[in-house]
Amino acid sequence: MFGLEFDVSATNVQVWLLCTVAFLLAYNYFTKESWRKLPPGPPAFPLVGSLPFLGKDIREPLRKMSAKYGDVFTIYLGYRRVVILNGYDVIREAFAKHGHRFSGRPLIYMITGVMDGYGIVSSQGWLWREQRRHALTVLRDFGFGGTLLEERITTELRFFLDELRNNKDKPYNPQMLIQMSVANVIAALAFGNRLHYDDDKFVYYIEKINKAFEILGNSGIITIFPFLRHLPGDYFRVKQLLMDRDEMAAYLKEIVEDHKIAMKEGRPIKDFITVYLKKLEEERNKTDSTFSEKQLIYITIDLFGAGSETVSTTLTWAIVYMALNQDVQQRVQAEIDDVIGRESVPRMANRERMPFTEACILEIQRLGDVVPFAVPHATTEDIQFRGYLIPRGTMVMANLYGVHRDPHLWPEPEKFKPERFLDENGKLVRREELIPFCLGKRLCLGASMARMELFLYFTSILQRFSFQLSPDHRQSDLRGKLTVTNMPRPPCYIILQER
Ligand code: HEM
Repeated sequence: MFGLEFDVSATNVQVWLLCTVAFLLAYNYFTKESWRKLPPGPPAFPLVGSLPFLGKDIREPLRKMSAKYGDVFTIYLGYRRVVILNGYDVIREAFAKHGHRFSGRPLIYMITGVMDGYGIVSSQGWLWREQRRHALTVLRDFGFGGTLLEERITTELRFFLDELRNNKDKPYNPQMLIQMSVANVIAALAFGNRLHYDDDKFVYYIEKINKAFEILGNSGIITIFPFLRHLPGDYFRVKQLLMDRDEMAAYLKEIVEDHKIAMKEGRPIKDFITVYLKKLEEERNKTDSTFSEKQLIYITIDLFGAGSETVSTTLTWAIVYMALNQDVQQRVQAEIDDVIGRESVPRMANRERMPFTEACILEIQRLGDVVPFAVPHATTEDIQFRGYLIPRGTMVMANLYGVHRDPHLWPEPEKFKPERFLDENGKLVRREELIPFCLGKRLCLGASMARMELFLYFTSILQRFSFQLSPDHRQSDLRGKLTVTNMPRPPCYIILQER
């Protein structure tokens, strides 16, 4: 029928055999070829992969590897393949030009597992896209980068400056106060009110966030051997992390329940939780909705986690650099006195006329390098990139540290030189190569809020106070201690004097 009968003669069997062998050879060639086309990198040993080449602090080893293997190279964390992107152009090309293809998160227990794939930082695919878009729209409505948020920050700053005043003229480490104050800005945004600095519950949860960052920052071994988390006991503190997550979720659930009651009673609260609950109600009958109460709670955890530690660590670096560079501190104060004066409250509108202050903040962000490898990404499909094949699901890390210390971009990169961001007329030059918030589809959700907080806190502190390192304090190491973020170490003790 239709002339398609098969004649099983000896010749046909030979042809079949030949075709099979040719297919196997081609398959072998192409699969080998794809492996050959993976970005190069150091040798990988069984079980441990490239670990022997990395050491405890991976910043410098990775920079040296990029000098040897180029801008795109591969390392192995145990059996897990990780592609490292180095240099501004490469990171821009990957995350901006091929944005979606590099926008996944790796299926690593400590990244996607701990948050069950919920929230924004750890989620991916449609859930991530929809939730990120919604969160951004709501936060913009609340004045992200606008006056409403500015009002909230300014209100919080009054409490903050009073507390600083209470601690003047003696050795004082402001790190915890800064963190609580910055967390209060998120609290005002997320659930409509601030908490007192001496509220035990507040201190308790801030300490939990810090502990979570520390555990996550030291979780390399669980990334490589995830099964170790099931061992009896809790040597790697993963069980502790999950307990803390659940405790925080239960606390936020109580707040969500209070909001539901307030909504039923018609009491207006303009905050993230209320807007989300309204959206949840609208989506109730949709079968494919990504909106849920769990998602709301996990996003709120993300906002606190991602939004308080990063800003407060940057501000702590600001304190360190200003204490170490008294001449720069005085120049910033002179600009503040000139543009804002001693009595008026600093405003974002002042920023345009304060290029030196702004240049200092940018230089602090460059050197403090608070999130030096961003959050790991993953490829969402096989990608041909710069002549290499990066298979789908590969973990990809952007070496922001390498960009911020690249001597071709920043001559004498280890030196604190705000002038890099000024032209010969003293006008501010924004350099696109400064990427503390990373870039592309996963660009930090809170970048505009962070910029506003950095400016308002920085100018408010320096308007009111001068400070220097406490005499018995040595800030000998400006590299910081790297967990998930890069913290000044040892903790910085200063003496504040009211101006
Ligand atoms: C100076 C302060 C901050 C720095 C340096 C910073 C830096 C970063 C970086 C490097 C990432 C990873 C981007 C990537 O995966 O490529 C990130 C993600 C994120 N940040 Fe920030 N951040 C800061 C402040 C904030 C604030 C104030 C908020 C919220 C209120 C926030 C919320 C987030 C969220 C939700 C993500 C995940 C975005 C996503 O996965 O789509 N961050 N941030």
